Amino acid sequence: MALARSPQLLILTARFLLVPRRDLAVSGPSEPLPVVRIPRALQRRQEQRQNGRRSAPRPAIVRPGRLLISARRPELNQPARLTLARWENAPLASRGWKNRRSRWDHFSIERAQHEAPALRNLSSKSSFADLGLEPRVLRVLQEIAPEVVRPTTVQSSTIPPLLRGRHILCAAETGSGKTLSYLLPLLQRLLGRPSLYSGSIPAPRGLVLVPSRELAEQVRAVAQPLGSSLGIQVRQLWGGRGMSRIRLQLSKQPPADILVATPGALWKSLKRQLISLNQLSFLVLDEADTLLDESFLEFVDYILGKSHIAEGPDELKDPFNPKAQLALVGATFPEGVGQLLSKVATSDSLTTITSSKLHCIMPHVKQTFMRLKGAEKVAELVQILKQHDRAHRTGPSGTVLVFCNSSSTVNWLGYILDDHKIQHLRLQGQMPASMRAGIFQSFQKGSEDILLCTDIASRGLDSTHVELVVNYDFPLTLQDYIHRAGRVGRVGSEVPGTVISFVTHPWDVSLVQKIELAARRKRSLPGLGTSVKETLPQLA
Ligand SMILES: Nc1ncnc2c1ncn2[C@@H]1O[C@H](COP(=O)(O)OP(=O)(O)OP(=O)(O)O)[C@@H](O)[C@H]1O
Repeated sequence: MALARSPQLLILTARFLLVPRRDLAVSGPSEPLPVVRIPRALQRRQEQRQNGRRSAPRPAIVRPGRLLISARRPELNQPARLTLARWENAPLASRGWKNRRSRWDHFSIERAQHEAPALRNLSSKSSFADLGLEPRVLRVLQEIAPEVVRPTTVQSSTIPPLLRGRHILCAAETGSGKTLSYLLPLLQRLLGRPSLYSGSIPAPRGLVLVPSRELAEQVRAVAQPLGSSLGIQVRQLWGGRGMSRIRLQLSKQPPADILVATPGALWKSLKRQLISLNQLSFLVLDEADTLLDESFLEFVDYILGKSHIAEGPDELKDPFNPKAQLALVGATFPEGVGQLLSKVATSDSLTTITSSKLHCIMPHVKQTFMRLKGAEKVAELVQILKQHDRAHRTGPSGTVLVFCNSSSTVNWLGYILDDHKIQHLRLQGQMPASMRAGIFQSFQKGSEDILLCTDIASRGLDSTHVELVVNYDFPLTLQDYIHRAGRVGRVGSEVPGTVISFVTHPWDVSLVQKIELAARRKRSLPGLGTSVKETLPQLA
């Protein structure tokens, strides 16, 4: 065997072995040996095998100290103090996960800090009063939301320019307090200008557009108590139950000063002239990237066309000719949003604000990735939920969100959980509107511990007691991953958050590898660029 170490010797060995015995016996020394050609690929494989044998097995690197990545194979761990440079090729824990043999492999991105990055500002000296809010708005905020004492980073950066009448594009991580950052300036703006309107159809002065009914309900629930203490009426408008329901919502008295609406319902109302946007002085697009994507773009385009957007802060001053100030907020923004915006606002009237943690892996949430076969997911989920249930019985614990990619999976999985006597709620887009109404609110109030849902629950919905997000189906895009994971670890969260993702398909693996690489490099996720001009103060 020692003879076969190099390709030349290999050829000789092969020549010797492949020559028939009979020929060897009769052939004299003058006769040439028969030539056996060994394919180059076989030679190369042999070389590789020998090189592999020669190199010593890699020692397991078990370094002391906190870890950023902890993998099943400890040699792939990455200590928290180490950051991979942009050009460095990382030994990924998810490498080879497209191969079926990698099943049951797993790794975690560990929690690097306990508090949400947006909370760091809370320890600073700045207060809501410093941001330019009026004493009556501050008083109401204190009465209605006593837990909101100091502004978060995004609130500190967004409120002052909004109060100065600038259009805003605000991109900041999930759960960082974006809702109050536009609601407080909106309330203050309406306080400063009483309605001069005397028309027959409702004409709200403030409009908040959101992509789902659940989010409309949530934003209304935050705005209404603040508004009613200031004499401002907040109403919601969403569809799904026919025109008669829309008419009923619009006919409520007194009419809305601020309307929180979904695009489809508002579009229908505008087409039928049940509502007018002539008096609009503040327009918010919450979860703006969803509102500007193809499914809503036609409605939103129409609504923007009907709203008279001001060219700049000067145009906002005339009470007899109301023009609207524009605020777009979201936790993810696609490339090209700036071009879209240029249709409605000039670039010098727009302030773009983005957080330094935008599109980054949340450093305060543990994120585990498990490579499983499709058929193994149910058993794993049931085990996780039972474990959670046991923990819940023995002590205080939070709630669980389980995300699936389709409504049918939510229903199917629901029946399986029923069989295992695991109590839960279900929320998916194909439910009749009457069934869907109120489900997320009852989950928020804690009537059930587990919510099985599709991505309709991933955008903007706030629950401070969600402790665990399970991606039963891996999300189809990195944006969806960010939004789903953003249901835990929110400002004001009562429990530390964890995300567990089941990884099954090769396309899931491609996304996981991007997430792992971004985590190891401590950089933002790739392909989610934004037209950033001004960044929030860099956090230490
Ligand atoms: N200044 C503050 N101090 C303490 N808690 C706050 C403050 N501002 C907001 N919160 C709380 O933080 C939580 C998240 O806020 P909010 O829903 O506005 O986040 P968001 O940035 O809009 O999230 P998403 O991107 O998911 O829509 C809410 O429960 C809210 O009450």
